[in-house]
Amino acid sequence: MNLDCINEKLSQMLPEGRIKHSIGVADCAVKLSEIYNYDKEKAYIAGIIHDCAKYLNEDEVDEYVNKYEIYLDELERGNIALSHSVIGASIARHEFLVEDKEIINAVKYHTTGREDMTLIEKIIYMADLIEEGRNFPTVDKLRELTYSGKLDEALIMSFNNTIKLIIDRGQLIHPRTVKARNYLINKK
Ligand SMILES: Nc1ncnc2c1ncn2[C@@H]1O[C@H](COP(=O)(O)OP(=O)(O)O)[C@@H](O)[C@H]1O
Repeated sequence: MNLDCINEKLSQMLPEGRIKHSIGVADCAVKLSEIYNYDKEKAYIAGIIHDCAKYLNEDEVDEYVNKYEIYLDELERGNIALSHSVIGASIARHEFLVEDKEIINAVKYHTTGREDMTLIEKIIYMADLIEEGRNFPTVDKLRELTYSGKLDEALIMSFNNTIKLIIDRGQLIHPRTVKARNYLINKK
């Protein structure tokens, strides 16, 4: 699917603010691809589609899960904050006709991260957090680390932030984020 078709389809799935965020992530992913030597087109596609499933309602989630035989684990079931990444990866494959496994997995793991992430998974994870429209207390530090070649440091700090936030909210932590964090700390 070419970019015009992707944008047309996305405009039917996402509100304007989320489209703006998606363009921000895609643009940031391209900049990071220059720094870290990744394919800019692939990074842009992954960035623009990463949140495509963010605004599905419960019925639509069920429809996609059945249609594409998507496996959602216990924490993802009934939690769109987590499931939209996994469902989005299937939509990328089947509806945006993305065949590239790296792009599909970058969408799939953009919320939780995972152990031993690929470069594009790291780029999309960080671009989602630091794109120009984002504004939260530690965003400038994360931008500094990410744009200065310290991608893994930025990821560890982001995983720490997320884990702390989920603990403060008294919610369940998806184990993929813990594994992603432990993996990078062990690798240091
Ligand atoms: N490891 C995790 N365990 C549980 N929930 C998580 C985890 N990681 C992220 N989340 C949830 O996902 C949300 C962030 O999802 P994200 O796709 O980045 O949303 P947005 O783009 O709207 O900020 C967090 O606010 C949190 O609710």
